[in-house]
Amino acid sequence: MITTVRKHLVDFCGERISVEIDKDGSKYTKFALLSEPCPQECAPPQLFTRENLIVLDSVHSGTGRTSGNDITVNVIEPVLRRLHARYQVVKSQNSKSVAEFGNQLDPTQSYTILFVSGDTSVSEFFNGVGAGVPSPRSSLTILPIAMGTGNALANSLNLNCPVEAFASFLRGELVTAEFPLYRAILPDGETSVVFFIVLSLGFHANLLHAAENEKYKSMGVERFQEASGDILQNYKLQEQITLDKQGVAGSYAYFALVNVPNLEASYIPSPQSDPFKHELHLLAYSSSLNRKQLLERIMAGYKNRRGDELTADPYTTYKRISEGFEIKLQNKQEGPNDPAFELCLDGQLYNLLQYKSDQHQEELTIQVELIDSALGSFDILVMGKH
Ligand SMILES: Nc1ncnc2c1ncn2[C@@H]1O[C@H](COP(=O)(O)OP(=O)(O)OP(=O)(O)O)[C@@H](O)[C@H]1O
Repeated sequence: MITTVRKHLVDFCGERISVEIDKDGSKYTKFALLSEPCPQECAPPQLFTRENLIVLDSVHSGTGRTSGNDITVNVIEPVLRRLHARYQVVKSQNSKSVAEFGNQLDPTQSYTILFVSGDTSVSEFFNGVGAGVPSPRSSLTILPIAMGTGNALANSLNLNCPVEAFASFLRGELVTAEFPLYRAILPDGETSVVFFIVLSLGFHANLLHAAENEKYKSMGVERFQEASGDILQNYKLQEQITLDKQGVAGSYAYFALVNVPNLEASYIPSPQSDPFKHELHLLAYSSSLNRKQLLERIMAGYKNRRGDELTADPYTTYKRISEGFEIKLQNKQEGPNDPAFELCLDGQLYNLLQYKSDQHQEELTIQVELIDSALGSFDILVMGKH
């Protein structure tokens, strides 16, 4: 069923500009600009300026763009033009475009980038930003405009609605803060991945891998519900994990290190997480739980509110971590693509069996580092609402 809402965007030169939004379930189907005379006297027109303002549209995010739901073409560009802003639009051409764009930035410049995308694109971008000497004057400021599937980052920054995020940006209502970043070094000792949402093994990683299957691709966020039934019925969910420094050791069905409270708009598995703080929360559920008990705990994330404490429970580990550490994985391999070795880093998917330093290695180690809010030559900043 399609629902329609109208959101006010900005007043300008005697005009009140709004957007009519149509949504079908979790999918946006239309963004249309509306203009009417301003009810009160409007503020005088101001030149909207930001250094190197770029709209980066990852056009395959969410369920992809149509002429109706192309927010860049239908809303962002016409409004920036009317505000006489200087900006550039970059539309992704292929699956490497976003990372390549990150790699081509001029290290002597600062940028503000509106990410019309989901989380994976932001992750690809950060991992694409080249090495370089930190420059005191170069910053990258990121604003997520939630057009992906889960949109964990945008939801955690209280930017659930793409039109409201753009409106708040135009009206100068957002806070800009240093962006906490983390690095995972895989067992081969060479592959290093920057992340800022979640590192997961077990159920969550398996779910993200399964949801990539072609049969689920055309669905929005609903595809995760479909795929989770398959995993709960058919997967072993016994991750043998030790974190020496944290005194954590056991067999876990679900194991996630999270920086953000929301993994989706209404799903808050880690309510104590704060995307502006440089700390991770370990959330893990024991393999001793039966599937019904496990599902109850996973689904409890839909009832949590930001700031809640999780109910103490011998089968749940919930711990704040604010220093680097090692994850040791001691699973016995069963088959060539054993899902017990599946890892998810902000929606990017790996099977650790392909990242061993030698084929006989039995214990696989992932090193996790908290890195400063800097990548290559840039200070990394994020815009959001507290
Ligand atoms: N033209 C294109 N052709 C092929 N792949 C593309 C193209 N444009 C973007 N992509 C890829 O599509 C993916 C979009 O991921 P993104 O995270 O933005 O959305 P999502 O997966 O729907 O959302 P979320 O990660 O929030 O669940 C990225 O991997 C990106 O590189």
